[in-house]
Amino acid sequence: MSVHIPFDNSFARLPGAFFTAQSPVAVAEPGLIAFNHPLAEELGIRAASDTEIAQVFAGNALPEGAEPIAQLYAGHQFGSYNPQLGDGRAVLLGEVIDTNGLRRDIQLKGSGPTPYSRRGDGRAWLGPVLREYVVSEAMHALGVPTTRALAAVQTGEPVYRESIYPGAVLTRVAASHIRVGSFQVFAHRGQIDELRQLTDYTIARHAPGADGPMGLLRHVVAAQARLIAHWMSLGFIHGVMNTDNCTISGETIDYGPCAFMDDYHPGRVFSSIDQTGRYAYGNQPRIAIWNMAQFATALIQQMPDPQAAADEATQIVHDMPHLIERAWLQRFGAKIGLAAPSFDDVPLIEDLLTRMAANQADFTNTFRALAEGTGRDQFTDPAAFDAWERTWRDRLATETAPEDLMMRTNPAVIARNHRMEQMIAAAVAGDFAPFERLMRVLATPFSISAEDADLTRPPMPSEVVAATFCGT
Ligand SMILES: Nc1ncnc2c1ncn2[C@@H]1O[C@H](COP(=O)(O)OP(=O)(O)OP(=O)(O)O)[C@@H](O)[C@H]1O
Ligand SMILES: [Mg+2]
Repeated sequence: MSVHIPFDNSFARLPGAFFTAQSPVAVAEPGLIAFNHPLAEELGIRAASDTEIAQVFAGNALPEGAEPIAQLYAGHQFGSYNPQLGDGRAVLLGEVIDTNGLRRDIQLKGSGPTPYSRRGDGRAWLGPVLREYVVSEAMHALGVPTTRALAAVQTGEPVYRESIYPGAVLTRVAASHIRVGSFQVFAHRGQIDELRQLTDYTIARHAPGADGPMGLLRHVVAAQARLIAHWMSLGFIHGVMNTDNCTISGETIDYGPCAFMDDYHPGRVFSSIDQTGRYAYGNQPRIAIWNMAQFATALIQQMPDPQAAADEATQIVHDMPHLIERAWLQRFGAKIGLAAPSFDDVPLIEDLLTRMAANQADFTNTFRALAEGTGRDQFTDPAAFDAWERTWRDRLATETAPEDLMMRTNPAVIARNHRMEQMIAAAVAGDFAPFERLMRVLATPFSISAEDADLTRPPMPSEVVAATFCGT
């Protein structure tokens, strides 16, 4: 085998209650679509030919040292508790210690059925695999904590969804795949020993030095608060913020029906399955807090004095809105050129957002235009911008280099949903050029060349994507 992965597995050392040993199921005809060479290097992976890479990351050949497992978890999906989910179409090959000394999971997604598949086929099709590949790497380039994409491979097999599609497997790299739902499953079953073991393992891996379960809670609440504010500042809508899609590491995970907003509206929803708007753009902070409340509820089951623990956990979760507001203010302050925004600046930011919503102003392009002095062009009623701009310019007078700050924090280009749909349609027809192009342009989102400027354009009426299907 000439794909060498320096595995150093730890999760597979835990008791069997946490997972089931499960090999990936071989596919008919592995064909490499993409391999992330810089990430492979960071992970210490040595690979020879594309054929061998395709074999390994399709699940047809197991690299030495891999101990493939499907991880168990539960979760609240759209608010309702589902007692058993788990990796129904994924296997964790193992972990490596990367060149920065960080432990990273290497997981295949779409690698065949597992004991947790329920009625699913264990597979993924090309569209969602490419969406996750492009958006997760784009988020990384934007500086957002996220799982990464190491490889995408075609399977040569059909996948049956609303229609018949080409199958594919994504290789995902994560700080870990431990989710809020990983804790919930043991808390709900009353398996307190396992809950304790998982808590200890997670503290050692993600929050060394944290003082017990409540220390872990505090750590994760802070990480999720920063993450949500970062999403908000980019107009990112995750789309399926179930507790099983909420990581303990604070990385964004599961790019199913996600999308970046075009014209700003706080109620924007893309996911075809989010019928009530539970996971709308503007609800994301509230949902993150709700998810942390579920995490707290699971954690306190193991505490010797549950009442005292409940009081402490409540306090920690009640602090989260303030943490999000502070992180939000820092991010949105920077977006309008304020290096050290104070809460007195919140009305200025909110006034801009209100005017943007009333004017169907494009989220990404409006903020970028502030730095370039062309903000009013983004408004259907430019006078609405002019009125705001006067107050803003007054406030900017004391800032030293607001344009630089805005150019560094307001991306020129994001993974627009209509471009993603066009890219997927082309790939299904065998043309991967749009995928390659998006990958190249989104790798440096804070600059754009003239020949790629079409990628900054909002969708024309005929290109608007009304709903993004989860595509599982
Ligand atoms: N095609 C499928 N076959 C079997 N199980 C599936 C399939 N699609 C989704 N599932 C399972 O349904 C549950 C919820 O799916 P969800 O879309 O949140 O996760 P996912 O996209 O498969 O994976 P992840 O959260 O790891 O990115 C998970 O337990 C998942 O493994
Ligand atoms: Mg999921």
